[in-house]
Amino acid sequence: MSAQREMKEKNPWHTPVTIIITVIGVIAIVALVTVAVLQNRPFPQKYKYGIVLDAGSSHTALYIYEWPAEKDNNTGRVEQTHSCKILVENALAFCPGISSYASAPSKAGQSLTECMQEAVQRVPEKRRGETPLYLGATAGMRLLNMENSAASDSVFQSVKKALQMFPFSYQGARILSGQEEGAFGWVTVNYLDDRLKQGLETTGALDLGGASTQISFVSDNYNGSESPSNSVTFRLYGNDYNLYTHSFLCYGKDQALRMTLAHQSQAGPGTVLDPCFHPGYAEIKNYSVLYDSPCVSDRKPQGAPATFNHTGNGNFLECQKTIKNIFNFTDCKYSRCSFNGVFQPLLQGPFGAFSAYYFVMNFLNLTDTSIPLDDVKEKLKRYCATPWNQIRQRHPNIKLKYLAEYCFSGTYILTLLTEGYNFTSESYSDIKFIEKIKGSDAGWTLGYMLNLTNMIPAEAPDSPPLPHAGYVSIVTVIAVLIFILFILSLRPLWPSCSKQPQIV
Ligand SMILES: Nc1nc2c(ncn2[C@@H]2O[C@H](COP(=O)(O)OP(=O)(O)OP(=O)(O)O)[C@@H](O)[C@H]2O)c(=O)[nH]1
Ligand SMILES: [Ca+2]
Repeated sequence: MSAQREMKEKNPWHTPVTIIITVIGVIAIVALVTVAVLQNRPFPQKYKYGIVLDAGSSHTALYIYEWPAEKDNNTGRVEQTHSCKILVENALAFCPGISSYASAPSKAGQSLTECMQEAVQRVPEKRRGETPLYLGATAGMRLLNMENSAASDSVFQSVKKALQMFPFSYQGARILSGQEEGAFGWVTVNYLDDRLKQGLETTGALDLGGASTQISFVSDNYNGSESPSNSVTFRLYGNDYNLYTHSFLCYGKDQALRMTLAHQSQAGPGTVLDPCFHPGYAEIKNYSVLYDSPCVSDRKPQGAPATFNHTGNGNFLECQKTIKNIFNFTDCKYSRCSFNGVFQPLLQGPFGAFSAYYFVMNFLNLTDTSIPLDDVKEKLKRYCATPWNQIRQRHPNIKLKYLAEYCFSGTYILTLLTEGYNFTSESYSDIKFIEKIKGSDAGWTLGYMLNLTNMIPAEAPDSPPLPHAGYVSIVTVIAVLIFILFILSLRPLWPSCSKQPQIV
């Protein structure tokens, strides 16, 4: 017993100095790790918001985007958190976009109220004042501006007045150029797919609206010199992109239908027997409504009756032939063209096709582009030939206007893609019909906002060399190692084996 007591007394580990050093060491490690953890702890998520109104030719929609507040300098993901479609119960015209308020402009602003009130509810109060609000108008307003610029100005006045009443940071309402519309659609698709930050091969964008259609893609053998007006250059995350883009005004699906009908009604007044509508379809339509658009107004027949009888005979091949009449394939002063004398470089890479491309192909069950193009045409041929009363019975819940037009729209899409843009049976499978990417709608609005808020930097952002977890682990390991080394450095104070008391 006395030997044991002696050993305890002589054990240097039990000296006050070593105990104090050990305690200080442990406290230092705990403090070091705590500071490292606290210093690098992610902030509790706070979000910032941005609102874009898409004033299209056929509708207006509001989108709210959200991104982590501490990362708005380029690294956070911007996502769509809410969308609101402006419903126009008593549309003053065929297309309930803001351009349809040309004759009653004050109502244009009013029409936005419901969705704007929803936006107020969706954005936290303390963020509202700093939330940018944009309105961009596309082909419907482009056409109205061409036709009647005073009416277009009045519509904008009304819209601006209405938007400024809300507690957001109003940043303006204006008409986007076709180039901007195409380019921002491309930015949206590639941003959402994470292709820009990683410098991956980009996806082309195909947007089919009601009044215009856009095609945008990067082609290696296009440097912008052949047709500068089709070129948009971007430097994003340290990569240069030379984008080809073109917007065809009047080639959205509603205006293309008008042009096709107008072409057919040249044959003679009174009746149009239309291969793009189902057999048994028959409607009395107004010439004045049909020709009420700059896309067709110059073709209005003189002395025609007020109405015509629009009847269908459902023939895909004939429909395709008829649609081809609205394209000019002969004039081209460039090395290659799509149509109407517009330059287009060789198609390249995958493509995302959205808006009406998606609505129509999704309804027709034709979004799977691994189906050979000939089979797609065969299916559409059968669909177009189906009598109108059968179609109506099969789809009692679909708006009749949409339902009546799917044969035309499907045929128009295939004609535009293959004859217009020169997609072949092989390259057709490069197209993906998409509605949303990771929860956000494909369209120009997100790209527009990212651009105006400078949310995509020209250069790749500096990122810390280590992720947060890796940093904390390394600090901890190093701290423990230092402590062990420290203990080892106290070796001279350790009891030596020879001094171990023998217990007998
Ligand atoms: N079948 C179907 N068609 C739709 C739907 N929503 C819109 N459309 C039609 O699809 C076409 C294109 O719609 P959008 O992409 O909204 O066109 P927009 O933006 O108003 O027109 P632009 O100004 O030319 O871009 C129009 O003819 C619409 O009437 C839908 O849910 N189903
Ligand atoms: Ca659109």
